[in-house]
This record gives sequence, structure tokens and C-alpha cells, in this order.
Amino acid sequence: MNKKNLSISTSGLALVATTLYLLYDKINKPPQSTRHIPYIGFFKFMSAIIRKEPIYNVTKEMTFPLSFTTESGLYSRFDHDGWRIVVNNPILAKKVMFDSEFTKTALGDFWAGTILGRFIIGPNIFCTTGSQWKKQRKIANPAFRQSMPLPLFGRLTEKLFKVIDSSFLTKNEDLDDTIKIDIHSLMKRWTLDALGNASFGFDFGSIEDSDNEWVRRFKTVLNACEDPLFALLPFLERNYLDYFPKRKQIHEELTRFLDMMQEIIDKKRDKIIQQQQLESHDKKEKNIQGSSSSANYTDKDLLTLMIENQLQQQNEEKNDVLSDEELKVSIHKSIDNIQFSGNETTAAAISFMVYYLAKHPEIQERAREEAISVLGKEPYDITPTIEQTQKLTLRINGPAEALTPRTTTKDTELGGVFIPKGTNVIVSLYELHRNPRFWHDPDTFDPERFAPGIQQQHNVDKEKRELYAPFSSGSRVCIGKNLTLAQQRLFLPMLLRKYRWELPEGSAHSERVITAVTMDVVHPVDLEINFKRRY
Ligand code: HEM
Repeated sequence: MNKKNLSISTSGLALVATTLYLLYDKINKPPQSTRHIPYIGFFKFMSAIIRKEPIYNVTKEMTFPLSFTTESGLYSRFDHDGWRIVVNNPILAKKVMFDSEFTKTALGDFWAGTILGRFIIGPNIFCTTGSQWKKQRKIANPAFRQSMPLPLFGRLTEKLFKVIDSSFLTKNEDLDDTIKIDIHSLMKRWTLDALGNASFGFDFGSIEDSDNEWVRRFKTVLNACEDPLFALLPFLERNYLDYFPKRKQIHEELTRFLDMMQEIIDKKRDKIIQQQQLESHDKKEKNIQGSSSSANYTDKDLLTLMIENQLQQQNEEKNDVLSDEELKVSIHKSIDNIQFSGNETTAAAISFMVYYLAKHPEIQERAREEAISVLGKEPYDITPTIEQTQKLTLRINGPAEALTPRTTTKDTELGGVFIPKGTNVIVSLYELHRNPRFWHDPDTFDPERFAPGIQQQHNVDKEKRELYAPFSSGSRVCIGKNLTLAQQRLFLPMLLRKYRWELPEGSAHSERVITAVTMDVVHPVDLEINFKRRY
């Protein structure tokens, strides 16, 4: 090689190396405008995600050490579709939850046309912002306040116990007989039926047959939402679906599912309108004054209640009422979304409670005695140990890992740190609830710390008061909070009365529960528990 050729190839190599370095630098680091905040490199964080590193390890080994290098605790990481500043400090978290300069980031466009976009992320209560969200929340709030179908949840729990009991080899005479149950899978069957019925009057039948047509369809679609290829490159699915026949098939499954829901919505709406017309005709005939709906609201599903609320608001000619067309889209999308936001979270929450009670048999026994003492009274009378266990579990392993991103509407500051307009900020609920800067012994399972009067002693100091917010706080607080708390408070005492349970010997979860995060929901992985009947 002559000198000239050598120098050309050296400069060529240098150019390629520089380009690669610049590319690496661009991908690996956050935008210049937020580089003054400590960050975890893209490749480091992604490799933890790809390795499915449990959130406990990621927090202990990666995010907390970085966060603790500054007073504010803020740091950046690449999450889902972009760089985000993570907040795990209660005072700053409150600011993000309550201040109007942090608005919920519109999520829809990025996922439009994908399975995730068609099923979960769209113009629903969870994702919309501004006036569209207000209109939806206005019809949904009263529905969620009115709906408390406890008898339904009780019936489904009895049905589940029958299925569990049928797995024991012996009949009732040998109460020492033990069976191993994957508790999270079991709970998902229960919550799917509970919420399908409670939200739109549809019985998936998952408790009795976890592999029937509708359950399979639902699971196929849900699993497809987290396919890493399409999660990273959604345009493939949007623009080149024909090249991915399997994906196309799942879209068709989803269409069947959505059509089924639409049919139910249309039928319900027509029926309600007809009923209301009949009732108003009757009233005129009999000249009766008063409300048209005298039925017991708690028996009605959320969909019915929402349609009734929208019609009532339309009749009263209130401002900002969803139009019929808007209702069609938004109610459909919201009920879809509720199937996800309500099922997966509640199933994980109950599974974690069962886990902690398996690990702490003395607390399980105390909870059982209390449960037996109240069962037979109000079905969801809450006893102290169950209430404290529930509160602590939601803190220590709350299913909602983080709030969805907020975007800053102007240049602002958090804890004295400059945050430019248009930055994405997330509150990590997991880190907020496990942060040793704000909680004493954050990892210790001691439910009594939630006993009245005790809680105060666990504040690290008054200035740095802990923030307990497993359902978020402020205007975007979880709308299903009371419903899920009631579901859990009904289910757990019934389970305690009927069974005893423990971790199998040599369980991988002996030291701590192994978790994964699926679409922002923290849940246990392959958590098997040994169950024995009490009667
Ligand atoms: C243990 C169970 C649950 C937990 C931990 C939980 C947690 C949360 C959190 C943290 C948010 C705020 C998200 C954000 O602002 O980014 C939220 C919102 C929401 N949740 Fe839940 N949730 C649970 C159960 C449910 C249930 C059972 C339903 C429905 C039946 C539900 C429906 C919703 C909806 C629709 C929103 C959006 C509200 C809005 O933005 O106006 N959730 N949830």
C-alpha cells in the first residue's frame, strides 16, 4: 500500500470511528439540555431490562447509588420511548403530582395503529389530557363511586375455591393434603372475571376454564403488547404489517375482541335509552315526580353507570358533556384500558399479600383470627392486621412501578435543579416507597408500622416526610382505588378463613419475592405457594 492510499484509509477509519462514537454518544446519553442531571447510560439500563433484572436489584445497584449523589435525588434514564427524569423524593413527587406545569404526557400518537395503541393506549381516561380527560372523568367518577359489586366478588371467590379444592387429591377428610399453586396466575383468573363482570357485564369464565376462547384471545393480545421488537419499532407494525403475518393475526384477534365489546356497549346503550323512555312515559302517565333510576346502583356494571351518567348530563344540558360520538370512542377505550389497569394491578397486589403472609406465618395466623371474627358481619369490614398488611404490601411491592410521564409546560425547577420546558418527568413509586432517605428500614415487612399512632415514628424526620401514594395523588389519582381495595379486603379474609399457606421448601422466593415489570406493573414471577384446606 502506498503512502497516499494509507493516509486515505486511515482518515476513512478515523471518520467511521468518529461517526460511531458520535452515534454511541447520542444514543447513550440524554439530550444536552438535561445533561446537568446525573444519568444512567442507555446501554447499561437497557441491558438490565433485557436481562430482566428484578426491580429490587436495579434499584439497589444502579438507580439509588446514582440518585444519592445529589440532594434532589433526580436522575435520568431511558424508559420506553425516550429519556425521562426520575423523581423519588416525596416533596418533589408531590410537586409533579399537583403542579399544573407538569401535565400528563399525551401517549397516543407514538403507539397509534399498534396493538398497544389499539387496546390500551388511546383516547381513554388513563391517557387523555385537558378537556377531553375532564369530560371522561366527569361521567366515570360517579360510576366508580356508585359501583361496589361485593356480592359478585364474593360469588366469584367461592367459585375459585371450588376450583382450588378440586385440585386436592383427597376429599375433605385429609386436611393435611397440600397443593402447590402459582398464585399470580390464579389471581389473574379471578380478577379477569371480577373486572369483566364489574366493568362491562361480561363473564370471561376464566376461573372455570382459563383456556377458553375469550381468555386466550385476551391473553394473546395482552402478551403481544409487550413484544420488544414492536415496542421499540412501532412503525414496523404500523406501516409494514403485511410482512409480519403472526402479528397481523393478533390484530385480527384484537378486532374480534373490540367488536365484541362494541356490541355489548351498543346493546346496553339502546336498552338504557328504551328503559328511560318507558320510565319517563310511565311517570307522565302516573304524574309521578322523582328520579328515574331507583335500582340499587351497586349491582350495575361500570359501563351501564357511565352510559346513564352521560345520558343524564345530556338531558340536563350540562356543559362539557361527552357527545354520543365521543362517548362511543372514549367509553370503549376506557373499558379496554380498565381491563388492563385494573386486572394486572389487583392480581399482583393480592399475590404479594399472599406472599408476605406466607413468609410471616405469625402475621397470617393473627390476620386469620381477626378475619374469622368479622366474617359474617359486613363482608369487607377490615380488621387491623389485614388493613396494615394491605397498606404495607402496597408500599413495599405496589403494583404500579411509576406514574406515566409528565411533560413540563415551561422552564421550571425541581429541588433547585433546572428542568427545561418539554422535559419528560416520571415519579417512580417503587423508589419513592423504598427510599431509605425517607423511610426507616424500607425493606422490612412490619405491618404494625401502619398502626394508628405508630406511623409518625417511622418518618425519617419531619422535614423529609414520607409520601405514601400507591394510587398516586391529585386530580389523576387512580379512579379504581376504592374498587380494588374493596376487592382485596373481601378476597383476603375469605382466603384466610378457608386455607393456610406457606412457601414451599427451597422456594426461589425465600429471601425476597422475585419480581418482573410488565407494562409498568410490578408482579411476582412463578410464585408457587403451598395451600392446605382448613375445612
Ligand atoms: C392495586 C391496584 C391498583 C393500583 C396500585 C393502581 C395504581 C394507579 C396509579 C398509580 C395511577 C396513576 C397513574 C398516572 O397518573 O400515571 C392509576 C390510574 C388509573 N387507574 Fe389504577 N390502580 C389499581 C387498580 C385499578 C383498578 C381496579 C382500576 C379500574 C377498575 C383502575 C383504573 C385506573 C384508571 C382508569 C386510571 C387513570 C385515572 C386518570 O388518569 O384519571 N386502577 N392507577
